[in-house]
Amino acid sequence: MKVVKFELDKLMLLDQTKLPLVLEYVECKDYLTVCDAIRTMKVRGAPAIGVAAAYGVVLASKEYENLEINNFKENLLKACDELNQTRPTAVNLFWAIERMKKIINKHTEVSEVIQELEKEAIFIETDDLEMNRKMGRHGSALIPNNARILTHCNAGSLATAGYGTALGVIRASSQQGKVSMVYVDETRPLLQGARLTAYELMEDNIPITLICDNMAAYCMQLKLIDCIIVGADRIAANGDVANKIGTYGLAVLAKAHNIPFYVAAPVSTFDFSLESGKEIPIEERAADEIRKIGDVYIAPPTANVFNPAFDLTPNELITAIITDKGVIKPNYTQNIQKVLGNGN
Ligand SMILES: CSC[C@H]1O[C@H](OP(=O)(O)O)[C@H](O)[C@@H]1O
Repeated sequence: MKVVKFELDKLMLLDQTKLPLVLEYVECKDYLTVCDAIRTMKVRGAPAIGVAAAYGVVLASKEYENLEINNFKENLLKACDELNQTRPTAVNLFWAIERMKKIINKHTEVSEVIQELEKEAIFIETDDLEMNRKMGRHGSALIPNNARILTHCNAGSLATAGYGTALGVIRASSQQGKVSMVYVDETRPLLQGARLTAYELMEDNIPITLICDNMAAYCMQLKLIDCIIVGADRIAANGDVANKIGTYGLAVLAKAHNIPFYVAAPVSTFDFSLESGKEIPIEERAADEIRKIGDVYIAPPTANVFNPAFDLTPNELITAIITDKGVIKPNYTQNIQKVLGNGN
């Protein structure tokens, strides 16, 4: 299923808050609707957010196409800034917007800017899918035969332009007949694992076992897990990884149980400006996301809440980082540079 469908004057976004029971698209005719879709997680997942934001800029360019060039650019750059403010952690958002801003600043004709923005957004989408397939090939080499793999949150087709990052490695490994079971963390509080990953993998006839997040440790103790693979929202130059809340705990458990812990991410997820993960902003989300499941309160409506959407896994807990350019192993500061350069 496609997360993003760009159709000339509108962007259709698969509303992921309604999955897995309802398959419905949100029609975005302007960039503010795209901003809302990102903030409310109708579209989510680091690469998918970047793709949606890029098309949001294209929609904005068409909204302003009758303005003279200076006004056109001023309004367009304001739309870029508003898209940048939707969510703070996934660097793919800022990476995509930066590429669009370069185009806005480079060209001097309104029609030329619009044409080049549309080409760039399409490139960002198609390139992400291609990177995911390459990542799948590189990562599957690490996966043993009859592998029982644990994954967290959703780093699949629903988080990207297709095929997925962590789930791309699982898909490629499954196509090679190497996956005997995927243990899927439900991933509280928004249940991306239960609602999205379980749905995606079952659609592909990949065997899954859904577990609560608090069961992962016991599964490892029972020796049910051969390796763990997750996605990422931002990776610093030293290999520290920001990913869905709960990832750090899995990495600590993996170390304690001597289980390989892999992170899969395209080059657009790396933030080469950050020496370490300490500076990665961790998004905090609304309290009711924890107090409620759907529309039902499962906690006192006025209970205090701490709701960080991500956590930080230090590089020393990561066995390897799987990218579209190849597999990166420690020393990460040195080897990220060697494999990816500075990301250009
Ligand atoms: C392909 S990386 C997806 C990444 O994004 C998810 O976060 P969210 O659902 O809040 O956008 C999660 O951290 C995944 O690993």
